[in-house]
Amino acid sequence: MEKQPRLLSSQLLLRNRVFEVTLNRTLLTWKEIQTKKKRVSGSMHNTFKLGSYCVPVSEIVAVQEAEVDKGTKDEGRWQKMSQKPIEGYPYAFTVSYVERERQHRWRCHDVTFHCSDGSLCQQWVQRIREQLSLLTSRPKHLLVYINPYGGKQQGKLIYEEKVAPLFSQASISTDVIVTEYANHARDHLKMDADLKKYDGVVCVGGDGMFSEIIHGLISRTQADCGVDQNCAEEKLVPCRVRIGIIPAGSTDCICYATVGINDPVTSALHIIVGDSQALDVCSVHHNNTFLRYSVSLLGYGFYGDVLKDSEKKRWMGPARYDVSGVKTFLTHHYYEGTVSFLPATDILGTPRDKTKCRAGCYICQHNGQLLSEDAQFYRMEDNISHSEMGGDWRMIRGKFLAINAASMSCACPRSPKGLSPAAHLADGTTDLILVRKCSRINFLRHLLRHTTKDDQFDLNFVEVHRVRKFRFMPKHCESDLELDLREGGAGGGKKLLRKICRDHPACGCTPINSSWNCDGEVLPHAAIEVGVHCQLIRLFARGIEDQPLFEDFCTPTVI
Ligand SMILES: CCCCCCCCCCCCC/C=C/[C@@H](O)[C@H](COP(=O)(O)O)NC(=O)CCCCC
Ligand SMILES: Nc1ncnc2c1ncn2[C@@H]1O[C@H](COP(=O)(O)OP(=O)(O)O)[C@@H](O)[C@H]1O
Ligand SMILES: [Ca+2]
Repeated sequence: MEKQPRLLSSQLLLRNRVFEVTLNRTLLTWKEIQTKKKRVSGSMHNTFKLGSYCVPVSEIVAVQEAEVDKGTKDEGRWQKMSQKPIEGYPYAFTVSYVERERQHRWRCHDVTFHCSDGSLCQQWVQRIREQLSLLTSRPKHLLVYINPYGGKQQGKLIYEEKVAPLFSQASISTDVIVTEYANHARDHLKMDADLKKYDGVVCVGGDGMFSEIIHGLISRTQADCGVDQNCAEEKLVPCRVRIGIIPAGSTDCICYATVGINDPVTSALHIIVGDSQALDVCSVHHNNTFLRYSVSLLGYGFYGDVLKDSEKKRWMGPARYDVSGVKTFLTHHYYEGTVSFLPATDILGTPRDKTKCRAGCYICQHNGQLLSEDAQFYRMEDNISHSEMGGDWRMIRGKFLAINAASMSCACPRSPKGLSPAAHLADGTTDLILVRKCSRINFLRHLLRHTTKDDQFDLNFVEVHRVRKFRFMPKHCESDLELDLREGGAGGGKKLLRKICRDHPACGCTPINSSWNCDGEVLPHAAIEVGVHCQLIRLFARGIEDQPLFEDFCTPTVI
């Protein structure tokens, strides 16, 4: 077979101007070589900037031959097609590529190059397609789950109108399942889906829907590998299949904190270009029984109560959180208990850092690497558990308005910097934030600082620790015992419950315990044990990109 030269370079016409267009392994560039405008035919766009432009091949979505209005002499009539003809350049091809806009928004833009002969045009299309086929991280076949009831109930519409056309343009084939009930997606992934067929799973919905997807995928992976999820000390096996999030929920924090915006088109483009971002996952156990996984917020007290109250107001859509937020704030409940945690001592970064986790984060790479080296060491030194080797537990007893574990920043439109602005997506830790009982006005100051530049941790009733594991034990364990008895049916249950009620008479006006908000799902147990599993899953995302000044980053990049 004849070997193709690495570089393809031709003089092509773009908006009536001549450009030297070049394709190498990584870049498509076009440089104007004739600036004098030459109106040949068709409309003239004078707004296009002069100069040189380039697009990385990795950000090309698709290329196709463009159809040009052709006067067919034989038939003596004009066929209406998409591009206006240009004299001497009757052939054209269109390259669709990612263009960056403000606030991390991506859009798909087209540039059409006109050629003087058909075989040159075909050669360009073929060569760009060949380059795209070498990008092995791009998905070809995806399994899509749509929650039609999430957020403003627009999931199906968002997918059909904004996402499906882009997937088909990028030659991605899909199997789409519109869920019919809660946990439909989780159970399908866990038991039925033929995962070998897919390069990824796409979740159209909010954080709760994403939670379903990760539960299905992680449980399936552990079952396939014979790992017992009930054992809190087990090392979990990372999932092969990447997950894409098309935001169509109420908070969409996981999408916002990993992409920088909750915008369906931006997320679809991150999926198409085959981005990959590892994510830490917390496992939550209670009495050696697995309860749930969490990737963003595990919140007891304020956020647990907001969520529980908001579930009764689902009909309000995303506004339910504002109503329940105000109500919960005014109720001002505090909860007593003991928090124990294992600080992450051997790592780079602290929760009070000014630098944030961004695309290609060095801290995530460094700490992730450190943990995998540790894991190898502990495997050699078998019989020694990580907790026995890994440092000292600390214990804090008190009255708390909120206990939050943020495994990522938890940035979202309500709080663009998030609950823990310096938390990392993939460093194997979670930021444990303890908000002690304080006055309403002080708690409001703390909450409001989530929305301003002021530091929400710089208050004497707030502390934050970067941890690998933590436990919470409420002062009163009645509700948990009730749950255990109901679920486990332990013998002598009634007698035990009578004793608890005698020992801790509830006055009936204040709940003794809160519940946990676990990525937007209510977890009724109060006593939990949490461990972070470093980089257990992967998303079609790249982390939030550092944003240069707007003028400088309109792609195609001006060079
Ligand atoms: C009085 C001023 C209050 C300002 C408070 C601002 C703080 C907001 C921080 C929000 C962090 C949200 C963390 C993410 C939680 C989601 O997982 C969860 C479910 O999302 P979804 O499935 O998409 O509905 N959302 C919430 O728990 C909402 C919390 C809202 C609290 C006001
Ligand atoms: N077809 C369905 N009917 C009812 N509930 C569903 C369905 N599909 C998913 N769910 C559940 O809806 C809940 C909320 O979904 P989510 O997409 O996160 O929306 P929101 O962000 O508005 O909470 C999740 O707990 C999920 O399990
Ligand atoms: Ca983390």
